[in-house]
Amino acid sequence: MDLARIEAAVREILLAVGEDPTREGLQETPARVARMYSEVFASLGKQAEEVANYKTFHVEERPEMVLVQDIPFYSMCEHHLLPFFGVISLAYVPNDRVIGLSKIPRLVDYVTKKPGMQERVTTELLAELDRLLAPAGVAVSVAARHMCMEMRGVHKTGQFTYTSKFSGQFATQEALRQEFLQQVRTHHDQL
Ligand SMILES: Nc1nc2c(ncn2[C@@H]2O[C@H](COP(=O)(O)OP(=O)(O)OP(=O)(O)O)[C@@H](O)[C@H]2O)c(=O)[nH]1
Ligand SMILES: [Zn+2]
Repeated sequence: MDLARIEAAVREILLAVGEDPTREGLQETPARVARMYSEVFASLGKQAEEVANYKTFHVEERPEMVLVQDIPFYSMCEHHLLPFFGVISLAYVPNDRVIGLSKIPRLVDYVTKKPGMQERVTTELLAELDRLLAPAGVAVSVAARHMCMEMRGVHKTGQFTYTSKFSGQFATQEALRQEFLQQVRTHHDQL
């Protein structure tokens, strides 16, 4: 990432909105914003494997479903570069391999640390887990608030947008999909 270029661009924006980038409070702002972008867009242009080691383990006894619930995430919408954030629940039905549990939140970080859309976060998570683990099925549920719909534009505050996507047995077996959705919903009601 070209930090110097971001700094120059932020200085331009400050001037364009009528601010004085030389006043004390703003002097370090372009450099801070550049560091902020390098953090929140950390996975831009990278493959998942460049950010973490997605080790898998062979298992004899396979559980019917592995579900990690309500993983918090923060991302930036590609339309306005404003935050959208919320929780993601991700489940899979193993074949003969499982993935280290911490790798699931790491995968969430990977797909959310770039400009995006909630739908793409949902489908990319499903595709990445399918690719890394080749499981018998994957289920993804995303609940998010979009700042571009709250602090500007339509100004609808506190609303959640829900998206989900299913592959393999979650797509073909209604009972399994319902079990996932029921678990996610019950958990939400208890929060
Ligand atoms: N489907 C989808 N739309 C999103 C997401 N984040 C932002 N948007 C929408 O992207 C759209 C961009 O629409 P435009 O009409 O080009 O932009 P705009 O004039 O700023 O739109 P308003 O937000 O309606 O003021 C808006 O409807 C946003 O609500 C997302 O994750 N998924
Ligand atoms: Zn937006």
